[in-house]
Amino acid sequence: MQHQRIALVGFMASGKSTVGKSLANHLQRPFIDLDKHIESSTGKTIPDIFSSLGEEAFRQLERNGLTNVVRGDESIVLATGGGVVTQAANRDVLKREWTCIYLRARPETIRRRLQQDGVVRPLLAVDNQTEAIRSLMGLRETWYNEVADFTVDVDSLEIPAVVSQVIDWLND
Ligand SMILES: Nc1ncnc2c1ncn2[C@@H]1O[C@H](COP(=O)(O)OP(=O)(O)O)[C@@H](O)[C@H]1O
Ligand SMILES: O=C(O)C1=C[C@@H](OP(=O)(O)O)[C@@H](O)[C@H](O)C1
Ligand SMILES: [Mg+2]
Repeated sequence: MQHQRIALVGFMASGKSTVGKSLANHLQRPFIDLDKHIESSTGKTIPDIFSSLGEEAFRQLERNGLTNVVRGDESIVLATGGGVVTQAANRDVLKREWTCIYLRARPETIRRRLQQDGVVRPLLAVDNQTEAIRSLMGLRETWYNEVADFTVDVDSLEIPAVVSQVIDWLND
């Protein structure tokens, strides 16, 4: 398998953190969640960073995190945050240095999963969540496609099925 650096990309709540962890287990590789990496390096939660420092500061931490998270030719699985593709510099790094797996989910799937999930996404903690999902997804979809080496439609797949599609593709 050639794919040393594997990154999961996709919209918030598409399953990057969950699938990434399981995929890393299957591949017996280290797993890093970029959001968790930022939280442990700053000692703040993601919502704290957004509320006390602002989104721009978070994007800076995210950019630094993406470039510093791996050294050399270490094999790794990385779960990115859904907004990583909003920065052109990140898209360049992802295209150049990472095999990117895009977990593609429809807005209804995102909404359903957000309701079941305890993790707060500051950009979706708004009055009209449906509209926020649609507009952000509209903005970002092209960027996910731009960096993707392989896309999985996750709407009707359970987590193990998503993982197994990715593994099949990696082994192809
Ligand atoms: N394929 C799936 N089927 C059902 N629930 C899922 C699936 N993938 C993820 N989830 C659930 O959706 C929520 C968001 O997943 P998460 O991995 O945190 O997404 P992301 O990191 O992309 O924001 C979690 O509660 C997770 O258990
Ligand atoms: O899409 C985004 O802009 C964000 C996604 C989140 O990660 P998940 O995609 O893992 O929810 C987290 O990085 C932050 O709340 C911002
Ligand atoms: Mg996540």
